Parts: sequence; C-alpha cells; structure tokens
Amino acid sequence: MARLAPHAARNLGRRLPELIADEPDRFAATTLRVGPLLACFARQRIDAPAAAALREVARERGVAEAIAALFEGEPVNRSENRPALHTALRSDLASSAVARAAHAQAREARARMAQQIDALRASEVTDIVNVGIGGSDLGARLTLEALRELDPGRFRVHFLSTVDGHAASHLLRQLDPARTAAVLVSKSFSTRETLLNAQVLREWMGADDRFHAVTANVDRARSLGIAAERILPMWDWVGGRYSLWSAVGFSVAAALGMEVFERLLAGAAQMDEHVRRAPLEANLAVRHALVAVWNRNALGYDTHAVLPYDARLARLPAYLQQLVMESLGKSATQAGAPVPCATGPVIWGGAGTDVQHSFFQSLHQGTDTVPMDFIGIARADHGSPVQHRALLANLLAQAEAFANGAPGADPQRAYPGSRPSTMILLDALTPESLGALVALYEHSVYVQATIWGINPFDQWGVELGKRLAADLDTAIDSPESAADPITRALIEALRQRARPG
Ligand SMILES: O=P(O)(O)OC[C@H]1O[C@](O)(CO)[C@@H](O)[C@@H]1O
Repeated sequence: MARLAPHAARNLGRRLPELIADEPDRFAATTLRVGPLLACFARQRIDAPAAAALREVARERGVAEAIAALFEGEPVNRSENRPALHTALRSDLASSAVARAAHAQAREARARMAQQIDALRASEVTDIVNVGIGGSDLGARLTLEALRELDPGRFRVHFLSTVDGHAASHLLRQLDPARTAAVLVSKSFSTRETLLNAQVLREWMGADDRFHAVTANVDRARSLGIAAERILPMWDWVGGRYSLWSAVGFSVAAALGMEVFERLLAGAAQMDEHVRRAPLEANLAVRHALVAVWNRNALGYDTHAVLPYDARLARLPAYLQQLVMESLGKSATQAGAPVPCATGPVIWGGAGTDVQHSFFQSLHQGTDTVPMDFIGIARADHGSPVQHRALLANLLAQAEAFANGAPGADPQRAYPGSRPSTMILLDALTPESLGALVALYEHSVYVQATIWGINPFDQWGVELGKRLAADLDTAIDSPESAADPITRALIEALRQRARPG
C-alpha cells in the first residue's frame, strides 16, 4: 500500500471540486452501469493516476484469478478449507464439477422449498415466524421490507432473532398458535438464540407439524423432532451472511412467491455474470472495492456510511454491517501473519431523509471525514410524484453539499466539502435490482479481502463470546463459579437488583 502514499498526498492536497473540474469527462470515466444499477464514483477523492495505481494493486494481488477461483469453487475459505459458492445458488457460470454440483443441489432445494410453500398456502396458516439470527435473519428481513409492494398478503411474516424474551412474548401475543408456522433457519442448528426461541415457539404451538427447518445440520434438526420432509438443506460451502439466495430465503419466497424469489436470484446472477467476465478496469465490484481500499488505506478513513434514500431500504446498513464487518473485520492474513494495513471499516448509516436530521451535521462539519455510499431509486412505486421529486432533490443536494461544501467568513457556518461519496442509482426497487445491489456488495467485499489477504468467509471472532455466554448461563445462578472477578461482581449486582421490591 506504500505506493499509494504519493497519490494520497496529491489528492488530499486538493479540494474535491478542483479534482472534478480538472477532468471534463469525469462523470463518464467514473460511472459504470450493470443492468438496472448505475454507480458513479466521480465524487471520490481519486484522480486518474491514483485510479491507475489502484488497478495495479488489484493486478498484483491477483484479483482476477481470485474471482475465477471463487466462481469455480476452489477452497477460498482457507481456514475452514471450503469453497464459498454463494454464486452457485443463483448462477450457472462455472465449469468445475464442484460448482456445477452445488448449482444442481441449489436448484433441487428450491424445488423442494416451492413444494413446502405450496402446502403452506393450501393450509390454514396465516402467519410465518422466521426464527434465526445474523445471516439466517437479516437477508430475508431486508428483502421482505424492500419488496413489500409486491406482497400479495397471503402470509404475515415475522422475525424472531434475539434471545431477549421480550421479543418472543411481544410477538406471540399477536399470533394464533393454530395458524402459525415456524421456519427455523440455522446453518449450524446450534445457535443458542435460535434453539431457545424454537423451544419457546414449540411450547406455545404445542405441535411439530408446522415446523420447517433450513440447516446444514439435518441430524440435529431431526433430533429436535422436525420431520425430514420439512427440512431444507444448507451446505458448508455457503456462509451464513451469503445465504439469502438459498432456502434461507424461505420466508421471502413464501410471502412474495417463488417467481419473485427467482427474479431476486436473476438480478444477483446478472451482477455475477458482469463480475466474472468484465476486465478489472470495467468491473463494477472491483471498482467499488478499490475505492473502499483507497479510502481505508490511502486516505485513512475508518468508518463508512451507507445511506439509502428509500424507506424500504432502511435495513440495508444493518445487513451490510454483518456482510462487511463479519467478513472484513480481520487482522490476520489467510497465511496467519498480521495484516500490514487497516482492513474493513466500521459500517453504519440509515435511510434518508431522516438521517439528515440526525447525524448529517457531523458528516458535514465534524472533524472526521466519513466516505459514503448514497443509494437512490429513479422510479418510485407510490402515487405521489411530488414526494419522490423532493426525496431525489434531497439525495442530490446532500451529495453535492458534501462534495463541494460552501465557504463562509464565519468558520462555524462554513462547509469544508471534499467529503467523498459514491452514488448508486437503481432504475426502480425491483427483485432484480435488489439482487444485483446485494451481489455487488458481496463481490466488493471479496475483492477487498483478496487485496488485504484475509478470509472473508470465516468469523472466529464471534466464537469466544458464544462460549463464555454458555458458561455464564450457569454462573448467573451460582456466581461463585464465574472465573472473572468483575463478571462475578456484576452477577451479584444483577441478582440484588433482580429481587422484587
Ligand atoms: O445460521 P446459524 O448457524 O444459526 O448462525 C447464525 C449467525 O451466527 C454467526 O455465526 C455469528 O453471528 C453468523 O455468522 C451467522 O449468520
């Protein structure tokens, strides 16, 4: 990354508007379109020589070869010695036997999922509860919220993720046990939150025949009494946070229909096709990733805001928090050495225009620069053109204000500008464009990981907390068994305060 330093110094020494003014065809040169999605990088603080240097980094780090390896099912998840074949869930682009077999398995699982959904449709079930957490929750939630205009209303879908009993009791108060089905989504079928919530639902429903499961651990699901014909597969070659495209999308397919689910997959497949075939310089995922690497390593920005200007995408920042931070929150390389530079940034954000009235002040005038991804939708799905015009005007105004700033004699009223952003525009929010958008981020994460030499498909960092929580579950009732003195004292404090009166 050292070679980026002179480019960084040059770009940081100039205001963003000057940089833009210097390159008359900057919009065309920095904008790429893939299907229903257009991304413009003109407002990143990167001049043409810096962009060329970044492409050189990508070449040296073997990004093109790594993309081929991903699609062909090579064991790119080295710490677990597995492929990461989420692309095979939606695309048939690979020629290797392992990728083709994965694709065939995915199709077969979708056919079984369609049958189960048909049976549910024919039943008296009115409500479906998706029980799962992390990757077994966020993707389906995001999709159902984003595509809610397409919901014919046959089922109400609910999500139960946290182990907090308030969530379960609040939800169950609204439901009829005789008309509720549960989909237990857990790749491992060992996630404590999911198993406890499943138990709560089981006791409340008093029957097993409306329990479905999606898991790679079929034996465990069977041992908990779920019939084999209602268990849909997951595979160790799909990471939880990359699994929306599998039967983990059960509740999406149930609520919106298989046809909509297939369209979501087709949108992702269109992005796959582009990423697989486009040369580095015209590859949208590579460009998105190189901008992220530039902002993190060359310019030193350590957080990144995701700002969808569409209420239906309000969950996108949360979804991307898991995708990016669980994938790129690593400080050791795949070879076990310390990573010599900063890796994934903190991802945060929220939907416009609400965020303009909460944290935007800090983004405009705060001491830290936060690079941003704005996401706008050209065509709305409501009948109020006035409101949509106002939304788009706000989106454009904010991106412009961040880039150009405005001078002021009074420093308290001056806008520094030069705050970088990418503008991603979808023609409309459709299953295809959502699929393409999510796939773009997946591929960008993979390219970033390739450049940093880290594994984006494991998450060892979350295991320690899980282990400790299992131990402390007992210690809450017998504090003397807690090894850590501060934890022991905190348990005592909790116990004292938990006593009624
Ligand atoms: O699907 P499972 O195995 O229940 O795991 C749920 C989530 O837990 C994690 O392991 C850690 O949060 C995520 O990676 C995963 O998506």
